[in-house]
Amino acid sequence: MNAHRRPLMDRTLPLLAEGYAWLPNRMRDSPDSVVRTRLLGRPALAVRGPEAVRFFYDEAHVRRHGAIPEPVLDTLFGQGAVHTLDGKSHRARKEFFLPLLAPDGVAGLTEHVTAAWDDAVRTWSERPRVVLFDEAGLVLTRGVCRWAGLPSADADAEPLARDLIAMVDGFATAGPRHWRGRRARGRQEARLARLIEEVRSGTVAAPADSVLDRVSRHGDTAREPLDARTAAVELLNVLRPTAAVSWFVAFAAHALHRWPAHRERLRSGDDAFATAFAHEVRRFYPFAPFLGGRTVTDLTWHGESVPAGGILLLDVYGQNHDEKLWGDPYAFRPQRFLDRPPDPDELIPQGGGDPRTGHRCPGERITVGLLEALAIRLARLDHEVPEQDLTIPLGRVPTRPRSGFEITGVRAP
Ligand code: HEM
Repeated sequence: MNAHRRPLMDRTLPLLAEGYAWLPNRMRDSPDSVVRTRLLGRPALAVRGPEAVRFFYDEAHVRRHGAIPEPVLDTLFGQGAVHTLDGKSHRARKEFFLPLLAPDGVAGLTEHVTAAWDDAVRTWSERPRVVLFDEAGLVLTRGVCRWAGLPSADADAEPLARDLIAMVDGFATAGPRHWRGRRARGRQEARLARLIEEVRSGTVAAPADSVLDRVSRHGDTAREPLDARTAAVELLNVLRPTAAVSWFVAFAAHALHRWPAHRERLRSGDDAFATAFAHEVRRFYPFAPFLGGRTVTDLTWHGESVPAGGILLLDVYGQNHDEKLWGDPYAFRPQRFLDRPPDPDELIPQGGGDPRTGHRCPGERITVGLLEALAIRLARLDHEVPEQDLTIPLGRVPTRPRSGFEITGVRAP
């Protein structure tokens, strides 16, 4: 019997142990970048490469409803979130997120976040040491809350930032981090659902066309407003991933520390280089390991099959480090994106395909815009990096430098 045809052991436990390396380890023996496996008790097929991205994002192949495990919904995305919808209902919900793709959306948010960063830096200089990951989470939360039109944005920022980070940090583990993430989500969904009801009843005013105003009015396919809890879930789907850019800020600091030569070009305010640097941080450092959906029909990819009702996985981390696509993929080289802008189905840290019609992240431009602005500020920040544990464990999802990236001796500009 061909080894690939034998009944497959379920790979859920190795996945939890190996983290980011789980799929790439298995892909290594597959010249066609396809792996048959089992996950969550179902047959699964994992694919990678730009062609595979188009295969994965074809709605005739994959649906998202019922694809995301409950523990991930109860921490990361929220029950009933846009991530779980298909077809017409997905597109109706996605309309709420599409203004995020517009250049003025990016610029407005970036201005709020950089103002919050500049304020924060003045306080860092009064402290003996600062954990950059935590501080970036707070700065991003302050900025996004002000921009989204939330009342008492500044007063609520600290506990909210902690909760938003906990929701992301706890989605892929069964331990205490997971329970912290669930409690954080429960708390914030309830609080924001109350706020949305107050906006609807007129007790609280939301600035016209702000995210808070739009989510309070947004309707589904029948044009009925979302129930307040679902509206809170989608409001959190703007706030939470914006706070999560703190993972990339910590990685950007790590990159500048390891490869200080990039600092000069960023410090000079070279915009094209800042964009290339932001793309390389998103490609090089691990964040989303893979994406998955339920197969609508029997599917075959490069000779390997998965039946209807199985799982199709897109190997995100593996694709972003695929030698065939990147050449020397484990070298951190922003210049690769100066030579040519990224092909949207090759560079997929935030999903592939078209964000308007498919599930690709609608916050990708925002993420790049924030990273460009904050990487320049980081490069200009007068500080020291003390001795600390900067390892980035690949078995932890999501991972980050173990120390959170501590800095000392910050001198305010
Ligand atoms: C830390 C940076 C970010 C990362 C790594 C990231 C990553 C991703 C990934 C991998 C997906 C799934 C794509 C798919 O299912 O095919 C996604 C979807 C999504 N992201 Fe992001 N994202 C980030 C920032 C943002 C920001 C800043 C926002 C909004 C302000 C945002 C909002 C969303 C939403 C609403 C979806 C669901 C889209 C859908 O299902 O149609 N993300 N993101």
